[in-house]
Amino acid sequence: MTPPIDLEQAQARLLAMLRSGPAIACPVGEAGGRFLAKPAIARRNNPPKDLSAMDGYATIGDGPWELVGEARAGLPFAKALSTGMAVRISTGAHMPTCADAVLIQENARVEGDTLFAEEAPDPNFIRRAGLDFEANDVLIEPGGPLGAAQMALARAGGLAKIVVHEVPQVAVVEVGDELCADPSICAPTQIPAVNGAMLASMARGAGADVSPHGPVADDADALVETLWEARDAALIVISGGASVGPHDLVKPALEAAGFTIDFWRVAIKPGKPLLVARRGNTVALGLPGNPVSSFVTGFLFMAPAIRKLAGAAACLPRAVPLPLAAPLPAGGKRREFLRATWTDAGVIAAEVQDSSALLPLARADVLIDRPAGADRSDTGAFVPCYLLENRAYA
Ligand SMILES: Nc1nc2c(c(=O)[nH]1)N[C@H]1C(S)=C(S)[C@@H](COP(=O)(O)OP(=O)(O)OC[C@H]3O[C@@H](n4cnc5c(N)ncnc54)[C@H](O)[C@@H]3O)O[C@H]1N2
Ligand code: MOO
Repeated sequence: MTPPIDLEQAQARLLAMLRSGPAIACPVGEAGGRFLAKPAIARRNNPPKDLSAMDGYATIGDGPWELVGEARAGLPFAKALSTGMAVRISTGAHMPTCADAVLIQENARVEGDTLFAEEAPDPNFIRRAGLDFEANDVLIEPGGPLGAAQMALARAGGLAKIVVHEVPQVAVVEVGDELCADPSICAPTQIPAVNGAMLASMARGAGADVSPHGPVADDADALVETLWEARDAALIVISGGASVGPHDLVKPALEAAGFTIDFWRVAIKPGKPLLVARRGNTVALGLPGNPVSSFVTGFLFMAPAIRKLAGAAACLPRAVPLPLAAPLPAGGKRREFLRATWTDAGVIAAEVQDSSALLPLARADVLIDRPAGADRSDTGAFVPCYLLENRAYA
């Protein structure tokens, strides 16, 4: 048996096997979660003209001024201002020609048609044309994501459509005789199937169109049949049966279905028996069946693989250093990804780190990346952490 390979090496090998899908033009509002295949290039300046940043009065020179009209967003004041003139102006309205400052209405006093300033009008309340970007600027690079802010940016740039990669088709297969599809009617010899739903959700979050399969019995023929059903997927994710037991059939079934194993086993805990295989343009990713092992390898391998297929420039998760709110014992023989909560005082590793334990996983905010053979770490020491979904909220 060859020794497990390093995490970074394994991730690089997997990503190198995958190509992003074809490019298609898509309405900006429907392209959320996708990645750009071509740069999004601005067709207009933003703002298009000098605009008022505040509600008040557009002025020229020193006051008092005579009020000669109004400029509203979408309805500019048509004439130029000359000395001694001002117009009522709304946030977002074009500055009238020759106006050089905005007097906010809180600092203004109006008597009849005459405007007086209690504090001087401020030129900084003019939002200059092109402040944000100019026509022909690259707004989003190829490989960049289209989230809510990028949708707003693209539309502000005058783009109704953008060119994105097609959504990758991903099959998620869970394997095990003991798995019951309906958790509410489990026989005593069964357990609820949890990994399929969990991985499908993670895969969708990473940008995939998911077809779920199984639970499939621990039977090589049944698994080969499922691999056939999933043949159109760019990535087939299989959870369970990746280890060395007599019923761990994923490796032989993949070989029987014409896949070639690229590597098996990675030096991480949980997640060691991870397996990667390929047949033509289809890549199979075998994840260990323990639910936490499936989650961690889903996070470290499946989601990056889907991002690569979806055309993302940044595929791998990024660790951030966070302080420990409680000490960590010395690291073990394998690099470990500890489930931990993130409090105001720092991160605290869960007491139970068993790869079947879902409660600490579901309560975890971060995974602490703990190197093999690490010395004991004291409270306050910074450790690399991967933020889990939705942890921007407190
Ligand atoms: N002799 C050895 N035994 C094991 C080794 C080893 O190196 N030598 N590795 C261990 C490690 S580490 C892991 S991780 C597991 C991975 O095993 P498999 O990928 O073959 O997974 P299974 O045996 O099918 O299942 C493991 C465990 O998880 C439960 N499970 C599986 N799928 C699901 C699912 N979809 N939903 C809920 N629970 C699931 C299953 O019932 C088992 O309890 O192997 C160790 N053994
Ligand atoms: O590697 Mo296993 O995934 O430790 O439980």
